Amino acid sequence: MTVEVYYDDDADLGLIQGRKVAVIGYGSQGHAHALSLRDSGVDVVVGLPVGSKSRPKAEEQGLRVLTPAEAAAEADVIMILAPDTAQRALYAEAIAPNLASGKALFFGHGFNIRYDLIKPPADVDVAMVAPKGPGHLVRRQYVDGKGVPCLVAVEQDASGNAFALALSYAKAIGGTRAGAIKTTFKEETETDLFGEQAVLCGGAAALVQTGFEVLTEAGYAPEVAYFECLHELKLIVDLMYEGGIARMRYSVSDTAEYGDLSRGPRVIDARVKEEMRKILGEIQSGEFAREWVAEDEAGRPNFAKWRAEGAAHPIEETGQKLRSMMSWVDRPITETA
Ligand SMILES: NC(=O)C1=CN([C@@H]2O[C@H](COP(=O)(O)OP(=O)(O)OC[C@H]3O[C@@H](n4cnc5c(N)ncnc54)[C@H](OP(=O)(O)O)[C@@H]3O)[C@@H](O)[C@H]2O)C=CC1
Ligand SMILES: CC[C@](O)(C(C)=O)C(=O)O
Ligand SMILES: [Mg+2]
Ligand SMILES: [Mg+2]
Repeated sequence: MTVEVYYDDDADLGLIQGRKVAVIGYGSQGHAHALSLRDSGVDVVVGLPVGSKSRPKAEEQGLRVLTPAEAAAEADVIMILAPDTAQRALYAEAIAPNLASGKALFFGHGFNIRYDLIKPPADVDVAMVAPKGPGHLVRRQYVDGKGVPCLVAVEQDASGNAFALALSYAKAIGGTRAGAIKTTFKEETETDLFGEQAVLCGGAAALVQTGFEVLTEAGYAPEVAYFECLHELKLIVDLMYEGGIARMRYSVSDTAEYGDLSRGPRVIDARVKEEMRKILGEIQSGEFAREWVAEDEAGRPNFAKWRAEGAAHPIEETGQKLRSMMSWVDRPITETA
């Protein structure tokens, strides 16, 4: 299946420059979108609750900050970049009462639309501009004159112009410099959840922790196990990132490559693949979304317990000690104003 990819020349920046945009939330994605929209000549206002810790930061960076309801009332394009679990109540309380015919509701991830947690009225455009990278990278790339590729989708085209407007927004945050891929809310949501659960976050973290456990339980030094199972992963992933798995295999020794080819499929075997299919099934059926919403509504008891267990894993203590010996590694996440 071929995908449609759009670049700067396919997008008309004037469309979004002719609208007033409210960016609701000023976290990882929100700060990147708001600052880059402003620098692209768009009239932008940030919406944050009165007690939000990000209010002073957004104001220091020269942005006008209102409450979410005030920002939604002023704007005709409303981009929701609050946490996924906060969006349903935020929409009901602050955004729905301020939506009028002809306005556009934008998202950075399709979760709340895909799982019917938010049901916008029929007379507004509903679209998504989802950068395929963390917000701090989105902003840094924009400032450097480059961009992070993004996914663009339209769920509801009330105006008949929703896709062009979404492409225009993507251009304003640097997305079409790298390429904007047309998708659907369903595809973006399901693949994003699957990727972060099975491979990028869940799969990778469990693989690293388990490898570390096997080595240390067999009596090897935790420091050596840390280097082998976590630290060097970045070097290997960087090679894959630059030139695919083939580039990584070209760069490592023949011994490593033979071990990779002969042993890798024993680690990630048919049972693991079957479990991945199960995880995808839970995403597709809505089971994961229902579980996560219920967990959030219950005050996140399991989330807190699992987070604490993860933080107490011996690999964290070893890592902290080793990273303090490598001044270039333990960098805080910084924002580019
Ligand atoms: N993190 C990422 O790089 C990516 C995120 N996304 C999507 O982007 C969206 C935002 O995620 P992310 O940037 O990680 O979120 P963050 O947690 O980094 O930031 C959320 C922001 O929303 C604010 N906020 C919290 N509650 C409310 C509320 N009720 N009303 C208004 N604002 C509120 C927070 O305020 P305060 O500052 O006070 O905490 C914060 O500024 C999500 O849909 C996510 O799935 C998509 C691609 C990548
Ligand atoms: C991989 C995690 C992510 O999906 C992302 C940065 O794209 C997220 O939800 O944060
Ligand atoms: Mg993602
Ligand atoms: Mg995600």
